[in-house]
Amino acid sequence: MTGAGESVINNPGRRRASGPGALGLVLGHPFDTVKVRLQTQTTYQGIIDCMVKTYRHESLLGFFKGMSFPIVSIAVVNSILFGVYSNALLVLTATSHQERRAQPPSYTHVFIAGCTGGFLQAYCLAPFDLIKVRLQNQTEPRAQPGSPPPRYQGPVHCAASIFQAEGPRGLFRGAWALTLRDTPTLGIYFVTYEWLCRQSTPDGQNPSSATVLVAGGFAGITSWVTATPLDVIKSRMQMAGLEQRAYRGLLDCVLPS
Ligand SMILES: CN(C)C(=N)NCCC[C@H](N)C(=O)O
Repeated sequence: MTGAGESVINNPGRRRASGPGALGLVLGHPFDTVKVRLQTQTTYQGIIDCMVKTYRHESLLGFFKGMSFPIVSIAVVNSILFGVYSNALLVLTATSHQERRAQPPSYTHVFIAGCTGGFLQAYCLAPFDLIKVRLQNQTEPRAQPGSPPPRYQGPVHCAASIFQAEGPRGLFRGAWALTLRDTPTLGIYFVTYEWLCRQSTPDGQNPSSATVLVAGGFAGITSWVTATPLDVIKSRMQMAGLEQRAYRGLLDCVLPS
């Protein structure tokens, strides 16, 4: 999270430290698992049905499948996002962080810098996200003696199996959909965040901690609402190949058959 009284633009590198980011990830992962399962499987009648079946069949641990790689990668992925965003703004506005306080960048520049950050972080995120989605979709309970092991026995085994079966390109399955999801929506994220901060902060001053918190929350909601359709496509493409429902490409997945 951003430190007290600092906006993303004034100090973007501090927007998300890995500690709070990782805590948010642990708290949000059970909801993410339910979301991914509903997006890719047809066996559930809704959110509650998915939660009940997951709990009964796999216990609480079922909600945390696939969480280790996102935890390991969050710091790197966020550094790429905020580092690229900050440097893109530097190039676009030709002003330093200090100068930007008096001379805030235009929303067009904020949007372009956000899209650039989103585009580059998506490529780094793609293999980690693929492995997360594949593990979240394994609905087998914990291995019992005598029962057949699940297809993937952990994140490293999952990565190695995909690499062996499909080569390095296999690890980037769904990467296009992920890039299309994150490029515009992270532009939207930064514009919403900056707009809300500027609306509630006197000129030349830094936003308060409360403003930063509320603006970050609303920016997250706005960007995720716009990202959800492509998130569904992305998750289905990542699972394609494993299931009968294989897609020939992104458009084949989007269009009705
Ligand atoms: C608004 N959007 C699309 C984003 N904030 N994208 C980055 C999210 C990365 C995260 N680990 C995830 O996939 O959940």
